[in-house]
Amino acid sequence: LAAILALSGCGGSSPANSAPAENPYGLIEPGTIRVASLGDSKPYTFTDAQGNFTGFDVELFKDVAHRAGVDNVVFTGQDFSGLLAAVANGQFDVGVAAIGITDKRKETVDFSEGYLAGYLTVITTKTSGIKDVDGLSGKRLGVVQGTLQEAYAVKNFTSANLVRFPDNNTAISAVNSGSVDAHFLDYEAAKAYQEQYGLVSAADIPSFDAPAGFAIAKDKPAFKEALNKGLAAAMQDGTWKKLYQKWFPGSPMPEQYLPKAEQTASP
Ligand SMILES: NC(=O)CC[C@H](NC[C@@]1(O)OC[C@@H](O)[C@@H](O)[C@@H]1O)C(=O)O
Repeated sequence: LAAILALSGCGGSSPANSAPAENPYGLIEPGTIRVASLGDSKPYTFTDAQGNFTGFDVELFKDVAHRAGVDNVVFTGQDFSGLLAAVANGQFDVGVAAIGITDKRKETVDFSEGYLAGYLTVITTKTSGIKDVDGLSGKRLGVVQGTLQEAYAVKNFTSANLVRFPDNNTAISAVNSGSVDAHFLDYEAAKAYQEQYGLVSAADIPSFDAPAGFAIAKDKPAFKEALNKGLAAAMQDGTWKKLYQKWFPGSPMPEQYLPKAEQTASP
C-alpha cells in the first residue's frame, strides 16, 4: 500500500509551496545563517580585538535568529557596495549592517521590518573650518560607496567634491591624513570615530524615513516572517531597549521600538 501511495504522490508530504521541512527558511546551509556584515561600523557592526563580530545590529540579529530557532550564525565582512548584491545572489542568507530600507534597495532585496531610525552625520577635523553643510562647498567629502550618504550627498551637496571609499576605515584615514576634508557616515559610527581621533561633527541629517532593516533575498517569505516575529518579540520584551542602551548610551531613543506599555500615547 505504501508503495502505491508513494507512487501516487499522495503520501501526505508537506504542501508543494513551502520549503522542505528540514530547511524552512531556505538557508544556504540548513541550521546555519550566513550574514554579510561590516567590520568597521562601530557600534552597529564591527569586529572586536578578538576578531569577533559584535555591536547593536549583530547582537540584535543573533537574538532574533535565536528566537527563530537558529543559533549557528556566521558573520563575514563585506564592502557595503557589494553587500546587497551578495545577499540577492545567494552568497549570504542576510545582510546586517545598519542598512536603511529604501524602495530603490527593494528592487534588489527584501527587508525585515525596521529596527533602528537615526541620523546621517558629517564629521571633520577641528581645523577644517567646516561648521555646517554650507561649509562643504568646494571641499572634498568622503562617502562609502553604495550608502544613503552617497545618494544624499550626490543630490544635496552639489558644490562638494565627493570622494568614494569602500569602507569607513579608509575614509577616516583619508580625513586624518588630510586627503579629504570630511566624511559622511552614520551618527553612532561618527561618534565612535570622533572619540577615537578627536574629530568633530559638522551636521546631523535625519534618516527616519529609511530605518535600518535586515536585508534578505526576495523569495524567502518564511525567513522574512520568522525575522519579523523575532524582532517584534525582542522589542516587546525589552531586549531591543536593553541593547540600545548598551550600545548607544545617552542617545535619544526612538519610541516606536519600545514595549507598547512604554510608548507615550500617540497624539
Ligand atoms: N553600514 C553602513 O555604512 C550603512 C550606511 C547607511 N545607514 C543608514 C541608516 O540605516 O543607519 C541606521 C539608522 O540611522 C537609519 O535611520 C539610517 O537610514 C545606509 O543604509 O546606507
